[in-house]
Amino acid sequence: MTRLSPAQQAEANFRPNTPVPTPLVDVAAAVGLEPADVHPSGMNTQVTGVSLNTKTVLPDDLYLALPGAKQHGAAYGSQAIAAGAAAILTDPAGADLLRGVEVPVLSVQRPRQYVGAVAELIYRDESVRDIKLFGVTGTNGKTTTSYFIDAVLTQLGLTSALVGTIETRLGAETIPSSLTTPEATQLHALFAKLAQTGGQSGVMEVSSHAISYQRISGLHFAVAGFTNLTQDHLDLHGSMADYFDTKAELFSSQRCDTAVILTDGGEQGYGHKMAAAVSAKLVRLCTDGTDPEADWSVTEVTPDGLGHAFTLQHKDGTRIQTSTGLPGEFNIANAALAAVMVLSADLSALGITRQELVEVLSGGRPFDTAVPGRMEVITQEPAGVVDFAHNPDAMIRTLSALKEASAGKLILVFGATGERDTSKRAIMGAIAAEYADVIIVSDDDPHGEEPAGIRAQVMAGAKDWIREHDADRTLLEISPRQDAIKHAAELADRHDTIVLAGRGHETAMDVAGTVVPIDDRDELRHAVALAQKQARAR
Ligand SMILES: CC(=O)N[C@H]1[C@@H](OP(=O)(O)OP(=O)(O)OC[C@H]2O[C@@H](n3ccc(=O)[nH]c3=O)[C@H](O)[C@@H]2O)O[C@H](CO)[C@@H](O)[C@@H]1O[C@H](C)C(=O)N[C@@H](C)C(=O)N[C@H](CCC(=O)O)C(=O)O
Ligand SMILES: Nc1ncnc2c1ncn2[C@@H]1O[C@H](COP(=O)(O)OP(=O)(O)OP(=O)(O)O)[C@@H](O)[C@H]1O
Repeated sequence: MTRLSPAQQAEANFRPNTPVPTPLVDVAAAVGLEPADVHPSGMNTQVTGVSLNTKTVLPDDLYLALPGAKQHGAAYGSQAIAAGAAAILTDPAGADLLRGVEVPVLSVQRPRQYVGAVAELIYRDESVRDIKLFGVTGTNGKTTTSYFIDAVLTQLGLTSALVGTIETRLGAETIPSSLTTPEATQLHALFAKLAQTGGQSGVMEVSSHAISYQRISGLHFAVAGFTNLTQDHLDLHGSMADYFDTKAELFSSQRCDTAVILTDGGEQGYGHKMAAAVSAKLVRLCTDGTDPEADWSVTEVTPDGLGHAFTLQHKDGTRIQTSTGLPGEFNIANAALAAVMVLSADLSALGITRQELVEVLSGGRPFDTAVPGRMEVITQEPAGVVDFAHNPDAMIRTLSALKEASAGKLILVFGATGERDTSKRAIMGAIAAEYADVIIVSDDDPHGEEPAGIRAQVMAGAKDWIREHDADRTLLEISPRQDAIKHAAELADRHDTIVLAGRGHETAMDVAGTVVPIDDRDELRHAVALAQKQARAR
């Protein structure tokens, strides 16, 4: 047997243990074709898996050769066949490119619309329907809220899967993620495997890309939750209206049974608009006292360690006291959303009583769960924090929380990513200048763009703000990021707070197609230790 590449091995780990062969004629029927549309050579062909990327094709797979923004998947047909693909599904343009290949080729218009249905057919498992699936969407807070839900489900003793930006986890098996929401092919495989291994629940982040690219096609959520909507991903969506409409698709009754919407921000906020767009059963949650129609509200917020204790109050009078150990007021919202999402699911079929759930929420401290790279405290004196904030709203919330908590200066290292929403760069520069005392503009995943040009746009935003407000700030531009972090550590005294924003848990940066290893958490730890050693030596 040929050895699998690491990408193939990762794919194999999250496929059902016992694949069931599916006749190609059944696949043809699922995409609206007749048996006569299948070439005679394919009449006896069977497939046991499906992939839409040649790098993750496994032997006997169906390869979905989709037209893309950059290229046509059919151009990679020979790689798919070399990896063992038994058949290919594509569109007419792809079929032209694949003329003469040695495996049967099916052709339909717009094949992406069938990805979910085909994956569901190939990985079919009756018990998948019994899995309670939770989906979280919103600009910020998806990962944190998902980890919080996972912590509650795990404390309830459920076997659960977690899918998101950081990792895909199924029981003891974990692989790092390359996407926030994987492809529909991978999701259907994962949940079939979960069902086969006795899993009862799953929680996943649902990005707006995933909704646009139909990665959640064929999935149905018991409960879907909305955190917030602020500027991001305008490169994909073009406008906030399109971004909003895309997210709203998750809350239709076809997609979920219950939608829990965080309605913070008042009547003009996106939470209220989202609540109005819901066609599933609606549960409104408000943490800032601005929604008189809220089903659940957050009250009695008090500081508790680095985080907060608070009460969840239902309009029927039910009160549940809980807390989160993670800093930042936004983590109250994340914890409250996680709690209300689980409270809104009917877990009785899984043998879980309401009483057991309330006990976990009020006594189990599930929201103390550390989330990698989210307000992660790396050093003390100076306080060193790594946070994933990489858009304007997240930066405001993170920096304001840390400014309030810092006994000294707030020293920030950050950059903006290349080939993504360029309009947020100057805005992020201005926010940095507003909240931090020392602003070090550096690099963050430039991808194919010239890093100096990206930094210049961020610097311009920061300079404008400082000039307009005649503010006393130290503004520096330092690249590479490692040097910026070292300099931040050298500038800090023990009362100061250093925050590295934007990269969170990530361990490598894409610089013009080259993967450059860098982990902010390691860099900060070493930089602070080195600066302390140098200070002692002086
Ligand atoms: C912008 C975007 O989301 N693009 C997605 C889209 O790409 P595309 O249509 O442009 O595809 P393409 O690159 O032209 O390639 C065409 C086809 O050839 C296939 N191919 C290509 C090369 C190869 O060697 N083998 C191969 O099979 C590709 O899998 C694809 O099906 O469809 C591809 C699969 O069909 C996705 O892999 C790809 O995601 C790329 C990798 C990506 O980086 N997406 C990011 C932006 C994303 O989805 N991010 C969100 C989170 C965002 C956030 O909240 O921060 C996420 O959920 O991760
Ligand atoms: N509820 C929230 N509101 C605003 N900002 C938040 C919220 N929760 C977290 N943040 C900020 O956003 C950053 C990313 O948080 P998290 O990873 O939980 O969100 P996400 O939606 O998964 O982000 P992404 O889609 O970019 O991975 C955090 O590091 C923090 O700075």
